[in-house]
Amino acid sequence: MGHYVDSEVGALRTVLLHRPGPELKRLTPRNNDSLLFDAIPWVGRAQEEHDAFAQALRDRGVEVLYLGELLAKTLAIPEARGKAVAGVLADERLGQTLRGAVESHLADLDGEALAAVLMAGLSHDELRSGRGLAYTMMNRHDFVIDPLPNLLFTRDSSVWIGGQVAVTSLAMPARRRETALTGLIYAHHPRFVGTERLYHPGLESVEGGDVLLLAPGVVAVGVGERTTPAGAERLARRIFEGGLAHTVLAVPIAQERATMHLDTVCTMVDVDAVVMYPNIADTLVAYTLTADGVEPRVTGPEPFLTAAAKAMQIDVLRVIDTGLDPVTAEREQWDDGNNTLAIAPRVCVAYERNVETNERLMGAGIEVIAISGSELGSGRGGPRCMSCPISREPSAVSGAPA
Ligand SMILES: NC(=[NH2+])NCCC[C@H](N)C(=O)O
Repeated sequence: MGHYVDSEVGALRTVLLHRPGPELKRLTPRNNDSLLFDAIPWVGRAQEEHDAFAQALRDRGVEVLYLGELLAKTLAIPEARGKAVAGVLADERLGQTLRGAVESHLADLDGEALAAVLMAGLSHDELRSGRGLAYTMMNRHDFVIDPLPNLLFTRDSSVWIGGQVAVTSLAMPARRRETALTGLIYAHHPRFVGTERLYHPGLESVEGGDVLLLAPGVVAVGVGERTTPAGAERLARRIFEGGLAHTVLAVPIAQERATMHLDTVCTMVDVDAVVMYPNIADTLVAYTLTADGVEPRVTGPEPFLTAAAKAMQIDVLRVIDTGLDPVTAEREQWDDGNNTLAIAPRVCVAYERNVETNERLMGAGIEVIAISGSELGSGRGGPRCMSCPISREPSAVSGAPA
């Protein structure tokens, strides 16, 4: 079906989203920190905001695929279903007796209902047939199958580079099971059968929010809270082996929540322009990895913008100057002001709340499609985090092999 992505800005054709659902209703003040949400979202409003986001994309001719729908269809395939159930049952916390109860509970569910449980989890009380010591001693507020509220951020659990998909290796325990679902979809859903795999869960940590396709042949990988140096190195090797790029830039970012992924501080809005958190624009550096025989060659560090421009074979990688004072910059960075989703060169989707950043983007000639995200943003993710591009128009500008 020709799924292919070689840049951040080529006209977006197909994107994978996840419409937030019952998994968000699992969030409470007791568990929101470990489930990586900063507040308790109003689910109905989050869905409205998300529907408006999806519609804004469709209005521009983008095909929107929903993870929940793909998963339900995938689970109608016996082999996929078997793997999904086996994955859940492998959780050692269950123990033998509870495992049996969970197994029979899942056996009664059709593809759609099973997909719903895999996404929203299964609470202690919902499993009426629960029994055994593990079940009896379990806190009633705990889950037999953990919910996955961060499925909303489809960017992180898979990323396409060229015609291959990297099913990532998520760093945070609360998110690890997400890739069991994306992995199954890409392996079994008729639309994706035969897709080559670039990366696998269980390898060194890599999350899609850290992966930026600066130009055809040039990939930047943030290294921080979610992607380790070892993960970036492994991904680079795979990319080189697959002939998918000639240069990978490893970009250290602060290991903290505000900057959990590279795309929280920098996203592309044109073939040669980024919007970047002003407070780090001058200090961001990169190590350059190039394909050189068996071992990738490592050079640097040097300023990120210099390394990127060199690799992209352009004079400068323009930073859209958001000219923000440090406090406004910090506030809007926290609210994903830098986390834009380009749907074509110079056209991006952004949260409307980041008024100043958006004004500066428009002043620089970027069309901003503003969406509301007061509830969606409570999980700390913007339009880029909430979208996994599966197909984009090949980019016209190319960073030719060095
Ligand atoms: N690509 C991104 N920046 N994703 C944001 C993910 C947010 C999510 N709550 C997490 O902490 O993992």
